[in-house]
Amino acid sequence: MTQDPSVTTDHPAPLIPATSWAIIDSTLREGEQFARGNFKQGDKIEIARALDAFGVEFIEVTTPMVSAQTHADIRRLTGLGLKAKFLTHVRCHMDDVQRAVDTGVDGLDLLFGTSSFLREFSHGKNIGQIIDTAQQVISWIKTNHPDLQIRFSAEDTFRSEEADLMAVYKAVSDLGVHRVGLADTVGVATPRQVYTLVREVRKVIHAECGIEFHGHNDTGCAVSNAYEAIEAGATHIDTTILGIGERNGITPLGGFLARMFTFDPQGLIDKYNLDLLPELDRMIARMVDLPIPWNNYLTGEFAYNHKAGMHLKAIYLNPGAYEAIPPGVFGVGRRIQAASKVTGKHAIAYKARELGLHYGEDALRRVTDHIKALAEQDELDDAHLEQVLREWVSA
Ligand SMILES: CC(=O)SCCNC(=O)CCNC(=O)[C@H](O)C(C)(C)COP(=O)(O)OP(=O)(O)OC[C@H]1O[C@@H](n2cnc3c(N)ncnc32)[C@H](O)[C@@H]1OP(=O)(O)O
Ligand SMILES: O=C(O)CCC(=O)C(=O)O
Ligand SMILES: [Mg+2]
Repeated sequence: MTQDPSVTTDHPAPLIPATSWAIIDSTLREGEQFARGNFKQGDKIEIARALDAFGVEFIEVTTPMVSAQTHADIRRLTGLGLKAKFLTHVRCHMDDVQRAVDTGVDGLDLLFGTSSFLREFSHGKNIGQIIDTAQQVISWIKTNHPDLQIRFSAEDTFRSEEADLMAVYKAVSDLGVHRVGLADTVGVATPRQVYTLVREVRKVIHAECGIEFHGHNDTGCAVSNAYEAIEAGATHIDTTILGIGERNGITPLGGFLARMFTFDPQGLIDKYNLDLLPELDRMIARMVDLPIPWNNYLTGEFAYNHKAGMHLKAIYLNPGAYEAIPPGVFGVGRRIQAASKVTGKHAIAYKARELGLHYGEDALRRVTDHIKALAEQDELDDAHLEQVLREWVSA
């Protein structure tokens, strides 16, 4: 694992220790619901192996109800002997659960929509019927497959009535589920709402029951909402590589890690092989045939590009001056863009020194101003900068 010398791992007590939460990566479930997510068995194996090498704790896969092929794919994945635990995402229904239990997974992620939208337009059940079905399904799993982890999620949590949610979560917690799930299915929740609701849910469920958060990114809050969930006591966060999922996706693995790294760098370094992140992002970009966005968290082409003169002066002395997260830890490099109109004399002096050239103070000012003037006319690349520096040193 790469260790950047500028990483600071000396927090006496991390604000949010990385040991307090786990990742459920859903690239193989939510990611299959992405417009371009159509993974064949070989792709699924590659994704699962890569996630396992990275170190995610859980891998969520699509329901075996999709097709005989998907059922066979899940069995193939669970037979790989990976360290990560496999979960399959199924409707809270006996048919689905009975189909899922022979796939070799470690747990079942049950879901049932609780908002009026989903009660009316998806499955047509009221809250009493949802609780009755949950009771039947959960009791059956616990009696017949006591080793399976059970999670129950109230789909569309943030558009559901709070009293309904509390009744459902209390009932399933009393039935002994291992986790309850809060899902921001349409990406409408604000960070404060997520924080508040997680705290409320914590009060009605058993102490040993975990809380999972699944957040869509329709309003750009997927990372902050995941963070707020953890701050309020959530134990599991759903991610996908590059954030792929329905519509514009969910909390991206890289963005979530970037957020959490700032609280407990050493905890993340201990838990995950962080420098494999660029490989994961490239793998999914290749499979969905899309570029990694230029501004992607950590791995975007310009995520570590430094350009302004005031930044460059400080960056050369200590990259931490303008970087919250050292790129080397995540296997990426920084790029110093010294040849631009917003450059300054310190950056130019540094570049000159790299070339073995020495400018006095006046000459440095002149060549810097010349470079800025050139860049006002047109883009300058490093080769052009070098040429100017060599020509002007003796001028
Ligand atoms: C927000 C989310 O991402 S939720 C997860 C979404 N995941 C998926 O949809 C997995 C892939 N889906 C599929 O392959 C198919 O939709 C299947 C196999 C699950 C179901 O296929 P079909 O039987 O053809 O039904 P269809 O998809 O048209 O409709 C959904 C059905 O699920 C039912 N349903 C929805 N939620 C639930 C639930 N929690 N429990 C039980 N049934 C439910 C609906 O009532 C509807 O059944 P109905 O026709 O009896 O009313
Ligand atoms: O099961 C869950 O918690 C999440 C389901 C889902 O993908 C969603 O609600 O967006
Ligand atoms: Mg979703």
